[in-house]
Amino acid sequence: MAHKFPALTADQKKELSEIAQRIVANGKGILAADESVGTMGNRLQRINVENTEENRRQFREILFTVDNSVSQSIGGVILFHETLYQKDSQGKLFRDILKEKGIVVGIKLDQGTAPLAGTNKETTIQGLDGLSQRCAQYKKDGVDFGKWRAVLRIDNQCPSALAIQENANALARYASICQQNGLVPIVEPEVIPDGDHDMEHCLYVTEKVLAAVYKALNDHHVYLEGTLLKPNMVTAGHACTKKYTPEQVAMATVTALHRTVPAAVPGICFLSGGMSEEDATLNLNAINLCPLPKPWKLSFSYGRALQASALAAWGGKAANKKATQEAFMKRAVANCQAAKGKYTSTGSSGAASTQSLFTANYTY
Ligand SMILES: O=P(O)(O)OC[C@@]1(O)O[C@H](CO)[C@@H](O)[C@@H]1O
Repeated sequence: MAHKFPALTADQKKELSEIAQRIVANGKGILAADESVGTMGNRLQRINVENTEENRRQFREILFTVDNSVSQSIGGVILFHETLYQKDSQGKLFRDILKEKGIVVGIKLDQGTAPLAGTNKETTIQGLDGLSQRCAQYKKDGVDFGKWRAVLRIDNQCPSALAIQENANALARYASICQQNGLVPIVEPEVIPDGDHDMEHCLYVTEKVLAAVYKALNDHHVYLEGTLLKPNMVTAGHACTKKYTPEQVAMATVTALHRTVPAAVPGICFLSGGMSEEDATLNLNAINLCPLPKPWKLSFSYGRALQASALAAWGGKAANKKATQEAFMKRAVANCQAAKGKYTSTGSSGAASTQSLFTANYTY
């Protein structure tokens, strides 16, 4: 029996659960600044900035050197490998800047999708080979959590049972390897919003996916108290003509979670998945006000919905540093309020914050 061969010692468990709780304490969430070089290229293209290492570094320097009070809203930052080893203009490593603010440093660990032959263009995620060695090195380099994103699509025959099983198993294997190396795994099974399906269909699929993920995590002896979940919110497909209120999205989302995610999981940090900044905040707020039982912290791990206004304010110009930091801080504070169910829209959000950030067939 497994209990005779414990996966983790009591000290390892304590460390993992403390890291996970720190990240989501008091309404804090995560800044997902882990865009790969290609994904960052898409973001920079929108503001006519060339995708060079220096431009990526400059934008991230502006984000990470924001006022220390950001640590009241942001508990963790996910970095891409390149960024973990980059420095600010004074020669200080980004990871040290973040740690001095009391922010936990995380790393993207998956290495992109690979096709599942015999399916309707479905994928699995690569990166398990050598993962333990990479995790061990990252831990030495100051990283305390990891992220692995699996992609599930709603379409004709999708997601298939094979795609659900394969991705759930890869997520569980990744989570187990992370924990063995002292990293809290963020488990991200994203049901992407491409398609014209309604919200009820997304609810059905999200439940199936989450149920498979938690079965696989249990099979792999993953210590749930030392994990965080990063799911999609339950929404209609981007091309669906029917529109839903934040309260309807919240009810469907918490219903899916309530049916599938054990109470031992300390925090659920949603991805923004192409929603506008403002919609991502309003939906998170409604989720936290939803009258169903919510035994976990319900917070954010946004990429686009924390950076769109900031990128637009920056426009590649150092002179716009202050405006960029203000735009970023505004979203960070708004999402922290939403994670406590205390956000009220001022109605004065800039144009960038209400713009849809959806990209069809988005490859990451
Ligand atoms: O959906 P969002 O909130 O923009 O980003 C969610 C996310 O998982 O997807 C991106 C691509 O992998 C990552 O940069 C980020 O962590």
